[in-house]
Amino acid sequence: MTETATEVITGNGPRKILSNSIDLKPGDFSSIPVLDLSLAFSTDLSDRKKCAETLFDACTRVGFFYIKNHNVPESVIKNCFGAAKDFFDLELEEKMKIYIKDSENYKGYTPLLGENTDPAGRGDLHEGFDVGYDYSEDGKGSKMEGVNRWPENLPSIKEPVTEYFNQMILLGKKLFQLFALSLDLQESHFDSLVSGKGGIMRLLHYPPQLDENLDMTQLGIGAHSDYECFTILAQDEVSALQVLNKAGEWVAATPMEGTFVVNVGDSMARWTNDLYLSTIHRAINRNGVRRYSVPFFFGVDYETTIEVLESCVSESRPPKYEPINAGDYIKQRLNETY
Ligand SMILES: O=C(O)CCC(=O)C(=O)O
Ligand SMILES: [Fe+2]
Repeated sequence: MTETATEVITGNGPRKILSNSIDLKPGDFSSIPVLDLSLAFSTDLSDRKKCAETLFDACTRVGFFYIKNHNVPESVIKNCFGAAKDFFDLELEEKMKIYIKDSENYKGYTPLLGENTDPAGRGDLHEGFDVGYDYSEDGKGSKMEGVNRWPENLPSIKEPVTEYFNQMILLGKKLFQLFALSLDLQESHFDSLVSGKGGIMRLLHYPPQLDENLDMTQLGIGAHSDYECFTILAQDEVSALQVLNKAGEWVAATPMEGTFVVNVGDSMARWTNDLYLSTIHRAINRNGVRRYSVPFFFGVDYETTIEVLESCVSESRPPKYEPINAGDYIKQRLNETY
């Protein structure tokens, strides 16, 4: 991918667009771009802006991208996957002691078929474990407040999961700065809105689906878009994630060593008036082995009003969305899924 930028006049005013993507339309992709985050960690603002330009291209055209050189230690990721395996190996009865529906605000365990992401589906063939910001440390004050719930017979998972959660908050804050730069905003534009309380982390386990006549209404995770601003996904080496392009083709987001997959969520689509694509995706594990993944849904603090950014509005592109409270929006979307 060339990094020479050129400026074009869009409905939203002048914009830098990578020369190799100028003729491409939203959703017109057959592969998922890879962003090198080393530029984003440069002390030189012009390097960070260069990285933001590649992010702009990825978000307007695909809505998905891989990130490499993300600075999250390999050991933290490995230990978190170890925790996921240990947790899902527990007896169902143990896991059901922290059943998500018995919790305040979606913390704990979701059994197989306990969730239905695609309204046309009959439930998702994965089990999950949800963790949020730990409100036991500084009390109440959020629409999603509620303490995390840990399996009483597996205390060893708390540390690696919490460590991964904390690393994701650091990375998520960095990405928010890159999103701001990519939208021609001050790099710090979102800083005061992203304390880290607006994050939901999930451990996921997809058992293999090898039946010849696959029931398309019961996939690992049915076709959906994510709710928060963006998702940072760690995958193991088992391929299952697919991303829908404008031609209606599913493009594989094959696991790539040393990377996370990042995708734009519906909240960011609202901020950007759909300039950034919250792209539909699904996962099907046809590999004959168990698959584990760890999505981290990162968003603004739940008291924030999400409203279309001025820079994403013009006469020909009026605001598509009413302002909305971030917490109400996320809760409504979660209520529809469970
Ligand atoms: O496990 C994956 O690859 C994708 C998970 C996902 O899309 C989600 O949890 O929203
Ligand atoms: Fe998703």
